[in-house]
Amino acid sequence: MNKPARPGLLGAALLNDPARNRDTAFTEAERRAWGLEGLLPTQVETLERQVERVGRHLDAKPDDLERYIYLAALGDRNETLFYKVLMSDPARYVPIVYAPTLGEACKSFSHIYRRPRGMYVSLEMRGRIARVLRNWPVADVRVICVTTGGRILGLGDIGVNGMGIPIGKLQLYTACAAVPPQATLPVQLDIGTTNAALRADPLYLGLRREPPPQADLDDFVEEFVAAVQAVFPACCIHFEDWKGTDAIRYLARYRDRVLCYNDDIQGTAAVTLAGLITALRIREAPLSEQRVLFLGAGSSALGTSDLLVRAMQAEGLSEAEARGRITMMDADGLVEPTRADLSAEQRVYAHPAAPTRDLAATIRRVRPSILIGVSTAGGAFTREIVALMAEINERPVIFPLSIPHAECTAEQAYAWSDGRALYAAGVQFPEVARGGAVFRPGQANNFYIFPGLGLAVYAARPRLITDALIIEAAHALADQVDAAAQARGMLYPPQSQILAVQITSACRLAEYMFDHGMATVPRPENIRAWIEGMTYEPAYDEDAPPEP
Ligand SMILES: O=C([O-])CC(=O)C(=O)O
Ligand SMILES: [Mg+2]
Repeated sequence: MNKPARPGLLGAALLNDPARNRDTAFTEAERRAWGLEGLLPTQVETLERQVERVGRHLDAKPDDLERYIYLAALGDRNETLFYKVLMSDPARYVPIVYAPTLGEACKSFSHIYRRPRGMYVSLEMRGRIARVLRNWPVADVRVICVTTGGRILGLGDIGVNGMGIPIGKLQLYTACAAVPPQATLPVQLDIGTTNAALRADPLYLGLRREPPPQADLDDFVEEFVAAVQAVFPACCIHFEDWKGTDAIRYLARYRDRVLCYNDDIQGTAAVTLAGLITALRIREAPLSEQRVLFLGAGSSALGTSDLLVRAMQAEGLSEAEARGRITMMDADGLVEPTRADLSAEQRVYAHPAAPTRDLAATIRRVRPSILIGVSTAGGAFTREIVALMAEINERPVIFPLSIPHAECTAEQAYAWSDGRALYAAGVQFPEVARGGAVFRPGQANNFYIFPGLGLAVYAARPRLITDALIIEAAHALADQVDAAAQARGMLYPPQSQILAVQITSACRLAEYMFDHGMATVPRPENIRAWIEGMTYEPAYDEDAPPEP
C-alpha cells in the first residue's frame, strides 16, 4: 500500500515529501533515476539501519517531551521510518507519541510547534468550510479525528494546543491497526478558548477569543459535518476531547445520521466494558449482578454507564433495573434527584438517597462490586476507600481511569486490598511485585478500541456506528485475553501485541458488520485476508517505480 515515488516528484522535492522520502535508503539506481545523485550521503542504508540510528538519537534525548519533538519531526521527514520505529516497539514508543507524554506536548503545543500537520478550521472560515477542506491534498480521506480542544485529557480547555490529540490518535490508527496514514486527517476546530492564560500567551497559535454561544457553535459544527460529507463522502468522523456537554450533544445529534463516533464516550466505554468482562470472567460472575459506583459523572462516566446498561439488558435486565445498578458521584456529591444541576443524561442515574459528598459512606451504603474513577481527581481512591472495597468484596474491581493522574496507583490498589483487587488504570503503571507474585496492571485506554474499530470501518464502510458494534468491540478485545494472562490479573492483552490484537478485533468487527447488514461493500470470501490486504506496512517498495 505504500506509494511509489510520483513521476514528476524529483530531486529535492522527493526528499521533502515525507510520504515518499526514503532518505539514505534510496538505492543507487533510484538516485540516478530521480535526480537524487549528490543530494544524499554515499552509503545506501536499509530501513533497519535507519531505525537503529533513530533509536540512538532517542536514547540521547534528556526526556520524553524531547523524544516527542524528535519523533514528530521524523514523521515530517520520513513517514515510513516514523511508523517503522513506532511499530517496532509499541510498548516503548506509544507512551511517547500518545499518553502520557502527549499530554505534556499538548500543554506546550504552541511553544514546541515546528510545522503544520492536519487542518485548522477556525470560526472565521464560516460559510466556506467545504472550500477550505478542499485545500487538503488527499481526496479520499476516510477518517477525520476532530477536536475543539475543549477538554484535552485531564488538562481542561487548551484550545488549539489540543491539536496534538487528533494527530496522536490518528498516528495510533496506523501504528496499532495499520490503517493507511494517507487516509487519515487530524482536524482542529478553532473556536477560541476559555483559557485566559493561553489567550494571553504571545506564542499561542489559536484565536484569542472566548468560544461562541452554543447556538453559533452548533451552526459551525453543522457546517463542518456537512462539509466533511460533501468533500470526503466515505469519511468517518471521530470526535475527541470536546467539552463534555458538547461531546454528548453532538454525538446524540449525529450518531443516527452520520458515520461518526465519540472516542471519549464510546471508545472509553468499550475498553472499560472489555476490562469488566475479563474481570468478571476471573470472578465467574455475570455483569447483571454487579453494582457499579462511578466517581465522576461527566461524558465518559455517562457513556460507560449507558453501554453497561445495554450490556446488562443483553443479559436479561430491564433498562430500569440496569440503571438501578449504577450509582454516580462527582465533585458536587452524590448524583441524586434533589440536585438541581444535573443534565438529563445524568438524571437517569439519580436514585433516591440522602445528599452526601462522602465517598466512603456511599460505598458502605451501595456496597458496589465495581468502583470506576473518571473524576480527574488524582488520589481520590485513598487507602480507606480501597480497603473498604476489599472488605465488601473478595475480588473488588477498581478502575481508576483518570488521565494523567489516576485515582490510585496500581501499587496502592494491590497493597491496600492484600493483592485482591482486579485493577486497571487509564495510564500504564509498571508491574508490581508483592509477596512472591507479580501483578501486571492493565491500561484501560481507548487505544485498545479505536484503532481496530477504525480499520474495520475503513474496510467495511458502514453507514453508522451503533452501540451494538461498540459492545462487539469490547467482546472482541476481552476475548483476546487468554486464561494464562487472566491468572496474572491481566485484564487486557499486552501492549507489545497491540497490532495483532487490533487487526483481530477489526476482522471480528467487519464480520459483525457483514452479518448484520451494516457493511456497504461486497462480503469477501476470507475477511482476514481481505483486511490484511489493505493494511499499511512501513516498508520501502521493492519494485522500482516508473521512470519519471
Ligand atoms: O487519550 C487518552 O489517553 C484517553 C482519552 O481519550 C482521554 O483521556 O481523553
Ligand atoms: Mg480523549
